[in-house]
Amino acid sequence: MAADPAADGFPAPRLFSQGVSYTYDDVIFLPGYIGFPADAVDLTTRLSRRIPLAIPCVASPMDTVSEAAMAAAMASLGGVAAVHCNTEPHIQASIIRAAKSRRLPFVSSVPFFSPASTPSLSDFAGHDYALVTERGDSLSKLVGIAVAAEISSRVVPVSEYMRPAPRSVSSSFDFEQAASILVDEGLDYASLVSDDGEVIDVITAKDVERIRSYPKLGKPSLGADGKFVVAASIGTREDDKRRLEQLVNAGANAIVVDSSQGNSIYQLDMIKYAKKMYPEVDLIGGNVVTITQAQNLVNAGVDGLRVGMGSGSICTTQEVCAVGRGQATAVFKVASYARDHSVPVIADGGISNSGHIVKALSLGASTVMMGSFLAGSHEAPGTYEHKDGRLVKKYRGMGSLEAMIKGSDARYLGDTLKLKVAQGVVGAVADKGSVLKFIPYTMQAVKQGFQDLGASSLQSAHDLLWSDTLKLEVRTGAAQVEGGIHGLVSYEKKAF
Ligand SMILES: NC(=O)C1=CN([C@@H]2O[C@H](COP(=O)(O)OP(=O)(O)OC[C@H]3O[C@@H](n4cnc5c(N)ncnc54)[C@H](O)[C@@H]3O)[C@@H](O)[C@H]2O)C=CC1
Ligand SMILES: O=c1[nH]c(=O)c2[nH+]cn([C@@H]3O[C@H](COP(=O)(O)O)[C@@H](O)[C@H]3O)c2[nH]1
Ligand SMILES: [K+]
Repeated sequence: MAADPAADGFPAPRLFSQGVSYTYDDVIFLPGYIGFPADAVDLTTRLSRRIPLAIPCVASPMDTVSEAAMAAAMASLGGVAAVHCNTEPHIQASIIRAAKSRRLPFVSSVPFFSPASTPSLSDFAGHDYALVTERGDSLSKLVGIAVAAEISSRVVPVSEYMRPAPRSVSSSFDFEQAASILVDEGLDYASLVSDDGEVIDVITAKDVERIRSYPKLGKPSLGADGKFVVAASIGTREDDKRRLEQLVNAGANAIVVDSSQGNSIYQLDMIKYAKKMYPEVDLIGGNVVTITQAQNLVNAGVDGLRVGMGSGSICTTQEVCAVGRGQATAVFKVASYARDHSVPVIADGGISNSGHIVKALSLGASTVMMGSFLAGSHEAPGTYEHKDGRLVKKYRGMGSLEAMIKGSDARYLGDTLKLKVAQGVVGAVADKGSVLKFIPYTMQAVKQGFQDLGASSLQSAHDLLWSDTLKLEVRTGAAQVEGGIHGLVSYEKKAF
């Protein structure tokens, strides 16, 4: 009997209906046919029903991942960040405003001084420059710029050594527009000022040089207001309604209702409330890992589903609570339901390489949400530290004791649950440089993966999946070892 090519490999519905929880590393796709160059692969997608993205990348709403700098960088790359809610609502709103106040891929957060103030070097907080305005805030007139290297050892007011107010650049300019002003006019720095006169930031020749050394920026994520698309998370407490209002007023384009188990009366009530109060804002529910959980959230009106329970690198939920699901199975199962309702799926957690991104997207997700993959970047909050000869940044679970204690005043305001049990850990991740560099390279690797599958776009990958054309298999332990680097005495792993 002739071998049947259709019987070679398993289509996803068959593989994922055997009562086994699989994660990304357990499965491998069989290659398809290449009929186009990798550069032709189209990764455009949707975060949620009404939010298109040029790349399928979402920064997780965690306090060691997503604040203003991450949000500006991700949006300028065509992705998006969800600003975390482990802080006071007005601070979370100001982070959103900062990211949306510009079209540049970075946020320097330089300090502001008044002319009479007498800052010490530490008040520059590591910045080369500080802006001097009449009242020492961003809303009063710019009168000068102070250079950290020129600070006097005597205690003197800034007005005695500040330089004249620099040339201003409109905050509505994109990077190339702003950069060409600095380059053409030979400036070391310029101030970024809004049309309303608000002083926003400093852009330096060093910034221009750094960003021009990275791959060219693609199509940014811009909302109807012409500003960067920024998402933000909320909890499900009564106080979160007040937070939600502040976030919407700050211009949040999408709201992530942040919970480890989204199928709860608290979340369903919050979704219904938010959909009624702010129908123009896309609402992302979760987390879910089953069709039944997803069904309840979709029925309540969510515009996006966040999938993953216990799959995160810092998660201990499966260990502590004995619930969750292997992430490949979770993504496939939820996506198989969500597609019938045109609700995009965000594969959240467990992404540690480009292959995991290819797997998540090819199993039905529209985007991947990442924590640890981004936490070691220049744009993540926090400063680098030296640890065992390596440069690292702190990365912690939002359910870790440390994060819960930090957020208890804000997130858990009025929380009566006195016995807090951690569902996450505090750790550190290695320095990865700027997301503006490593995300474009990662996306190129994802395009190569799609090319191998014969998928010229995300839609085409989903078509292959749902038509059972995409074939996959489970890798044995030995096959996983074989698929990794093995048998070498030593090696250097450099991806780009
Ligand atoms: N994706 C994952 O696997 C996990 C993620 N996390 C992250 O950790 C953080 C905390 O997650 P959770 O502990 O699930 O937060 P949560 O706020 O959803 O739940 C904490 C506790 O508060 C209760 N609760 C929520 N709203 C309530 C209300 N209105 N009234 C009374 N009780 C209410 C919940 O039932 C739960 O017992 C989030 O950022 C989450 O994303 C935590 C664990 C697992
Ligand atoms: O069990 C958990 N305890 C925690 O403390 C915690 N904090 C975050 N998360 C979830 O992990 C995702 C990020 O995962 P990665 O680092 O693997 O990208 C995030 O996007 C979350 O879904 C947690 N899960
Ligand atoms: K885990």
